[in-house]
This record gives sequence, C-alpha cells and structure tokens, in this order.
Amino acid sequence: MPNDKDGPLPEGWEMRKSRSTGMAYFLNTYTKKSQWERPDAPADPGEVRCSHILVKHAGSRRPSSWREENITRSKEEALEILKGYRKQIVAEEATFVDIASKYSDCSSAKRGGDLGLFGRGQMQKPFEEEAYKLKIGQLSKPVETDSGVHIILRTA
Ligand SMILES: O=C(O)CN(Cc1ccccc1)C(=O)c1nc(-c2ccccc2)[nH]c1C(=O)O
Repeated sequence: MPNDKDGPLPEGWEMRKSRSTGMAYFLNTYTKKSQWERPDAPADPGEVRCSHILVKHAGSRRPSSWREENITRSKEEALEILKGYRKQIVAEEATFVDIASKYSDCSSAKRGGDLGLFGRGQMQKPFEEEAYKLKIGQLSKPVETDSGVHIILRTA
C-alpha cells in the first residue's frame, strides 16, 4: 500500500533525522539520494526499479547517442569498456551514478542511469530477465541487447 505511513520502508531506504531541523527525511542507501517524502513502496510488487550503464557499438540497433554521433567501436571493445566500469564501481573507485552520467550511451545518463519502475514486458527480454534476477542493490554482469551492452543496478 503506497505511502502507508506506518508500514515498513521499501528495502534500501532509511529514515534519518535532519541535524539542523530535526525533521525526518529518507535516504536511499544505494543511490545515496535523500528526500523529505516517505518513499512509496513499488506501485506493484511485480515491478522493479533499475539504473543502467549502456555502452553501444557498431552493431547496436541505433549506433548513436548523446555522447557520440556515430559509434564505431566493436562489440568486444564495448564489453571491455563496460567491464572496466564495473571493476571501478565494485572497487569503489567511482560511483555508479558518476560513471552512468558521464559515459552511458543511453538518454537515462542524464538521470544517473535511472530508468524508474518497470514491469515485465516493458524492456528487451535479456535486459528484463537479468533485472528480475537481481536483488535490490545488486549489480548485474554485462548483458547484451539490440541496443548494446549494459550493466544493471537494481535500486527498488
Ligand atoms: O534500440 C533502438 O533502436 C534505439 N534505442 C531505443 C531507445 C531510444 C531512445 C530512448 C529509449 C530507447 C536505443 O538505442 C536505446 N535503448 C536504450 C535502452 C535499452 C534497454 C534498457 C533501457 C534503455 N536506450 C537507448 C538510447 O538510445 O538512449
């Protein structure tokens, strides 16, 4: 029940007290984002919320992005680049949001890679399958779709 004021917070969320005002606020321990409003439980338990980093290649269905007008790298190169990003994130040398914002070939880069909530049947099948396997807070292995290669972070 969304916004049930007494119900448990969705996993990954903590209630904090603002040091200055003493007001309660809510912190998402995965994305490090904080907000005053109590987070809704996912609208439908069948939905997940994910962020992703997309590296396109010459074989991508649309080999173009906000970063690069004409993407010519090979799929193998794209995979190596993506594995490098994953290593940096796992070693905490960079945050997921930082890498997604700077390097993802998806328009969601502007939102730190956030895709929002989605249910089954909305994303390309390989992407959906991997996303639904993830626990909240877990980072996927590289996933190939017609759009390119991705790593996925499940956030809710
Ligand atoms: O595949 C295509 O023909 C073109 N697309 C699809 C697309 C294009 C613009 C916005 C959203 C999706 C992409 O290449 C694409 N796919 C994605 C995508 C794929 C899987 C999960 C989430 C996003 N993002 C993009 C993008 O440019 O921004």
